[in-house]
Amino acid sequence: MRPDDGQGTSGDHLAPVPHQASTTDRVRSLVEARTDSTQVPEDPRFAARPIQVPVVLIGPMGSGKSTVGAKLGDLLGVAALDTDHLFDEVHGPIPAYFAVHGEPAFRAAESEIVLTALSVARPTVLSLGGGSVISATTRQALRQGPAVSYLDVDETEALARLGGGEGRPVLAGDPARTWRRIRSEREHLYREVATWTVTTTGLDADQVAERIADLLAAQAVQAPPAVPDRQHPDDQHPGDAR
Ligand SMILES: Nc1ncnc2c1ncn2[C@@H]1O[C@H](COP(=O)(O)OP(=O)(O)O)[C@@H](O)[C@H]1O
Ligand SMILES: O=C(O)C1=C[C@@H](OP(=O)(O)O)[C@@H](O)[C@H](O)C1
Ligand SMILES: [Mg+2]
Repeated sequence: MRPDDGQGTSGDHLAPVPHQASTTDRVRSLVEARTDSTQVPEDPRFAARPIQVPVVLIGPMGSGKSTVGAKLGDLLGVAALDTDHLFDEVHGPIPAYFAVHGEPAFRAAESEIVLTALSVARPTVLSLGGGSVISATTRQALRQGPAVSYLDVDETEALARLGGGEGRPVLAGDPARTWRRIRSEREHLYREVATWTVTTTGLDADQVAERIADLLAAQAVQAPPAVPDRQHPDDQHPGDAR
């Protein structure tokens, strides 16, 4: 089941508002525009057997979801979307939104974006914000089809990657202490929805993307390989039955 099938999240049942598309519609338009074209996968395994389900990256801030997602999209030959980037395009910068509307409003808007992005027809790579899994509705959608990679990272490396935590309002104050607390509060949620866990500590982003590609290639989340004709007519030998 797709997340907007009966989840009441699509907004499609609402009467259209003249000259003002709902945020759901705006997100859907952005996502559809980005998934409109096809690209050749850098990894030939996905040319023979294209990916059939959304590939979702979850994990704490600094685990590399945004960076790895873009690389993985190129490997698989599908669009890479980042729900934080979609948020920014629809609602403006996350820190300003937090300051004006608060975290609960951010979480509601974030969940709407994730569900909308998951509901588009074409498979994509979707990098979520680290707190997306707080939403039970989002977790339910993540359990219904996507291949979900939990990118794990140790604290020292995450903090080195994140620097002072600029642009991430939940880290304001004491980034190290806050990152540790948030990670321990959410770890069971990541594990609850993960198809698999990829430990990223000590790996660069290319290596993480390749590891996920290996996992995807080994799972039944791709189209079956094209079955060649048992015998092409041009290859027929004299005397073969036709
Ligand atoms: N595997 C990695 N190794 C080293 N640095 C990384 C890795 N993945 C991401 N980074 C860097 O860490 C920072 C945060 O990465 P980002 O992709 O934004 O993480 P997330 O989206 O999970 O918060 C960026 O500067 C990025 O270049
Ligand atoms: O963990 C969180 O609560 C957040 C993570 C951020 O995304 P990244 O995980 O991509 O940094 C972004 O969604 C927002 O600042 C809140
Ligand atoms: Mg990110």
